[in-house]
Amino acid sequence: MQTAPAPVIVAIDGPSGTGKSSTSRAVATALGLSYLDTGAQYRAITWWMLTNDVDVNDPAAVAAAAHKPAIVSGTNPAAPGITADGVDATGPIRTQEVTAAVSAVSAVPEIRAQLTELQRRIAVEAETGIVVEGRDIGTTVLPDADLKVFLTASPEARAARRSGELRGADGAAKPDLAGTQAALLQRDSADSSRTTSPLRQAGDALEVDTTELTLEQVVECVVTLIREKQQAG
Ligand SMILES: Nc1ncnc2c1ncn2[C@@H]1O[C@H](COP(=O)(O)OP(=O)(O)O)[C@@H](O)[C@H]1O
Ligand SMILES: Nc1ccn([C@@H]2O[C@H](COP(=O)(O)OP(=O)(O)O)[C@@H](O)[C@H]2O)c(=O)n1
Repeated sequence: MQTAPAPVIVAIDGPSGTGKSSTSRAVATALGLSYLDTGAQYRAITWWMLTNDVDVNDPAAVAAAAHKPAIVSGTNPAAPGITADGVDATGPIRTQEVTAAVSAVSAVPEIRAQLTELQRRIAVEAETGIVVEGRDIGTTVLPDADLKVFLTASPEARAARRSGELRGADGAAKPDLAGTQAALLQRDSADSSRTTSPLRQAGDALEVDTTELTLEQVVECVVTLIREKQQAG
């Protein structure tokens, strides 16, 4: 009788615009795994704080409210929605207002403790395995992950990718590339310099520079790495 393969845990980290979400979703879909976007969770808690008039620049106020909203993440890579206190936050978490506030909220230790616990619980419950993406998955959340990948790309490539997303559907609103790049680097800097669980490559993570790669090439690379690990283990 054939036994089911052990669940595989994959950690994908890196700065903004390196392709974490797109790669993780495609890899999870290709291998029949669950998917968790931890950035969406930090965004959802930030959105809840903004909506409920918590001063996001006051770490004590953020810490005091950390346990209040119930965050529920979808783990289907085809449609990973998210709710905060039962309200669908999937769309609102992508606004500029949330993007500008999320680094301050995510630097608060009580917020990180709350979400790290939730992320570990979700990972343990994934039957076939899970691809978890974020900033501190390989270093803090899942240090025993079967595979850790750290995605990078040049600031120019990352800003161009983000600007492409921000462009209006009619293509009329021209994105400010320099402004997008500056905001992105500022967020990287805040995420990398915080005291608790900063954005950092784990010592045993494999770095993949996606600057010159297509999304398909990155996905193929990660799928191959996972299959190699599964065959070896
Ligand atoms: N290797 C790649 N080449 C070109 N565009 C990419 C690549 N990887 C991702 N993208 C695009 O860049 C944008 C940002 O990707 P995303 O996966 O959201 O990055 P992250 O989660 O790291 O912020 C998306 O529009 C995505 O389609
Ligand atoms: N594991 C994680 C994931 C995200 N974050 C925070 O959440 C923010 C938003 O993450 P994201 O993955 O949605 O950001 P993008 O790179 O997609 O723009 C980051 O800038 C970090 O401040 C974090 O601190 N730790």
